[in-house]
Amino acid sequence: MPVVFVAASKLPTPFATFTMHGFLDEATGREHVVLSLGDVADGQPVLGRLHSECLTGDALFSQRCDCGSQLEAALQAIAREGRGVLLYLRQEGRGIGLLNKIRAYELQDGGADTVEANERLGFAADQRDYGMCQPMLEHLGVKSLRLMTNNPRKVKALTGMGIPVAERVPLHTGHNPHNKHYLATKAGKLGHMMGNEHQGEAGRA
Ligand SMILES: Nc1nc2c(ncn2[C@@H]2O[C@H](COP(=O)(O)OP(=O)(O)OP(=O)(O)O)[C@@H](O)[C@H]2O)c(=O)[nH]1
Ligand SMILES: [Zn+2]
Repeated sequence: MPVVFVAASKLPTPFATFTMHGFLDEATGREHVVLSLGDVADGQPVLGRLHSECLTGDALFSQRCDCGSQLEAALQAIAREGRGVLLYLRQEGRGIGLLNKIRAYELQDGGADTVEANERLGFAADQRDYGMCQPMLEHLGVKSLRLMTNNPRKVKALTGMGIPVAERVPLHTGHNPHNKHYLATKAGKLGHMMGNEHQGEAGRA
């Protein structure tokens, strides 16, 4: 897949000063970003997150989902360790785009759950593809990951691309009254692991 590295710069944040690596996915025209910290090319498993874009949760403080809180918790965990990668993947709305996500939210306001809303709009429940991660991780020299996620599909996708997941680190954070139903649907219909399956959480309750 033609994913090309374009440029890298420093990115100071409240948690750490990361290095920001910009990539262009020539197949889709999407611009992806990786934030890295420390030596991630030493061959040891790297603490990492594949974070799917959620403009509403990541930038607009939405409480309909847990994305903003997961993003912050993941960056904090990487900063605490002094080493890690966060891939910020531009596949908004599980791949259907921002405007279709708003359409889906409109249906959810009328009673549909997150999966039913996607299906009513003619989309699969989850249209994401993680193929762009392989060339980005290869560029950074990352050989294997300790992946912060509750989503077994991400573990499967990485393993399938030849990137071993040495450990899955749960990321349970950002629960609030507005996303209770949403999180329950993710666990019930999308296979997300929302229990305390593992010690060493990266997030806060
Ligand atoms: N179509 C659609 N997308 C949503 C909805 N809520 C959040 N998203 C998108 O879902 C993506 C985040 O996926 P999640 O299912 O919350 O979590 P995940 O990335 O699969 O799993 P974790 O690694 O455990 O966070 C982002 O791209 C959001 O924009 C929704 O109701 N409908
Ligand atoms: Zn979200």
